[in-house]
Amino acid sequence: MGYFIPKDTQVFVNTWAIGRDPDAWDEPLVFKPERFCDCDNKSYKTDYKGQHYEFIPFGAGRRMCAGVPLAHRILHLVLGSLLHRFDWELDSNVTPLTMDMKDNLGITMRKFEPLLAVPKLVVGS
Ligand code: HEM
Repeated sequence: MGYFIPKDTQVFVNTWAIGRDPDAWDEPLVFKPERFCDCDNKSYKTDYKGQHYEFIPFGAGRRMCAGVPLAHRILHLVLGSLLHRFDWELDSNVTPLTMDMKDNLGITMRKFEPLLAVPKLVVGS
């Protein structure tokens, strides 16, 4: 592709930008989970297994994440358990509209102001 990369250079792939690239995604900032689905055929149009380079949360190629099968199973279980067992509330002086959504630049992108979410046990669950 014509780039010269000196020996020992550390190269980081900007997956944040790739995931928001309007050339790859229709309305990239809109929450549209169905964009991944080939719903009529009950399969994925775009998946995360390293074959579709516009969506590479686990990387791609020989050094992609070795924990994909575990992460794929555990993530749904943990998230499902947390949502099933608890009602989640924001700190009393924060609302979804006033929440600080600034992010911190880094290799992983975190919220600048940490999110304080308060779990309330769902009685009888
Ligand atoms: C949602 C959860 C996870 C995400 C998004 C994630 C993402 C990633 C990414 C982006 C890489 C770098 C891939 C590359 O360089 O192309 C990586 C590497 C790696 N991940 Fe994960 N990971 C997750 C969970 C896990 C889990 C649960 C394990 C193990 C139990 C794991 C083990 C590894 C290992 C060993 C590597 C290094 C692979 C290598 O360099 O050959 N990951 N992961």
